[in-house]
Amino acid sequence: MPYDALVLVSFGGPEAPEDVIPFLENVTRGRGVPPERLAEVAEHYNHFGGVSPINQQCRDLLAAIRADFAANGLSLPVYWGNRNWDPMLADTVATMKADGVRRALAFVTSAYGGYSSCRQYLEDITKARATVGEGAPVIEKLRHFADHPGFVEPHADAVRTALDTLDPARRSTTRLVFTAHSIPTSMATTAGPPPVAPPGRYVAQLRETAALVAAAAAPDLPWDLVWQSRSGPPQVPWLEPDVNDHLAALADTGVTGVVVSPIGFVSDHLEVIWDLDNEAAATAKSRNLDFVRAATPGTDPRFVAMVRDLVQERMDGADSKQRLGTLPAWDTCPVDCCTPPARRPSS
Ligand SMILES: CC1=C(CCC(=O)O)c2cc3nc(cc4[nH]c(cc5[nH]c(cc1n2)c(C)c5CCC(=O)O)c(CCC(=O)O)c4C)C(CCC(=O)O)=C3C
Ligand SMILES: [Fe+2]
Repeated sequence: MPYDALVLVSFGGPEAPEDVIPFLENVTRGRGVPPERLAEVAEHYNHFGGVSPINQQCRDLLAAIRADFAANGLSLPVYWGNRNWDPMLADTVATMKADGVRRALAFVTSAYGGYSSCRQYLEDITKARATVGEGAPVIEKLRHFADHPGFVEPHADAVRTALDTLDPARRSTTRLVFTAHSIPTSMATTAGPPPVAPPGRYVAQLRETAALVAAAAAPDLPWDLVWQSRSGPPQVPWLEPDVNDHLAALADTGVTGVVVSPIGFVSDHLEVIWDLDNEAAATAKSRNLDFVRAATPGTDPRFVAMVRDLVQERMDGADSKQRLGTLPAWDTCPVDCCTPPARRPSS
């Protein structure tokens, strides 16, 4: 067997009030995020007692993956390490080395291409291996899963479930609103292997996934893809429209209700429960729009089985991949994929 472990790689989040500021410093080091924005985001975390739900969601996913592997005869140890908070990836890689792991696969909790969502995780892996040094296991990232049925179907079911809570008499004025994390437009247009075909891989994959989820969940309804959780200084252009502006604009055109589906994410972490369930819901309320937020995959058994499928696919060297979309796909990103933003330090 060429691979001897799987490592779940995620963003990480604080789990105590005193973690919040050091966590935010880890996230934003060298990224040019203004202090006002940081103070605002610290407030979002403090609203939940300084505890982000993301780490527990990773623990739950880890447990579900282990159970799924065991139930399907795949005997592969599963580790977990984060970019920004404990358990830090470098510590995990050190443990993997101590356990004798030689060649691992990485499942990253982000479905899409782009610098923040893909290449930065590759950099995290490279840095963690360098920290561990001699004897660190080789770690290969699994492919983008944006159009895998194990990702699309749970999202589609969640949209259907959410729609069912709205008044059927108002269906013809109901709209699907898909959201993903906004990124700087410069990061969007350099997402993918050069020469990057517009609009870049991040936006292209999100559009395709949105179309797949909409077609499966409610082909009769119009949909839009919009952006949430903008960060960075105001003079730097980021992807627009923001979900809040979009909801206000929809209300002005006679839309009466929205299902908001965060297809950019795999779990209901802070940017979902604050930026959508709190902020976007308040915007909708102020405009008299019915609002319901669709769930993310979390530990949906189909999503968990997808992880196994991605592992198996790579182990078998299979040509046939479970994919619902048609965008180009590959196992390993070219080294010049998704150019890092210029303002970032190279270390
Ligand atoms: C594309 C993308 C994803 C999706 C892919 C993926 O999942 O990786 C994502 C996920 C997440 N982002 C998260 C949290 C934060 N992101 C920030 C800042 C930023 N995100 C960016 C992009 C993305 N972010 C960018 C371009 C920045 C600007 C700074 C920089 O260039 O890096 C900041 C700084 C403060 C601020 O918001 O300004 C925080 C706290 C959490 C954890 C939530 C929790 O704790 O539950 C998660 C899952
Ligand atoms: Fe983020």
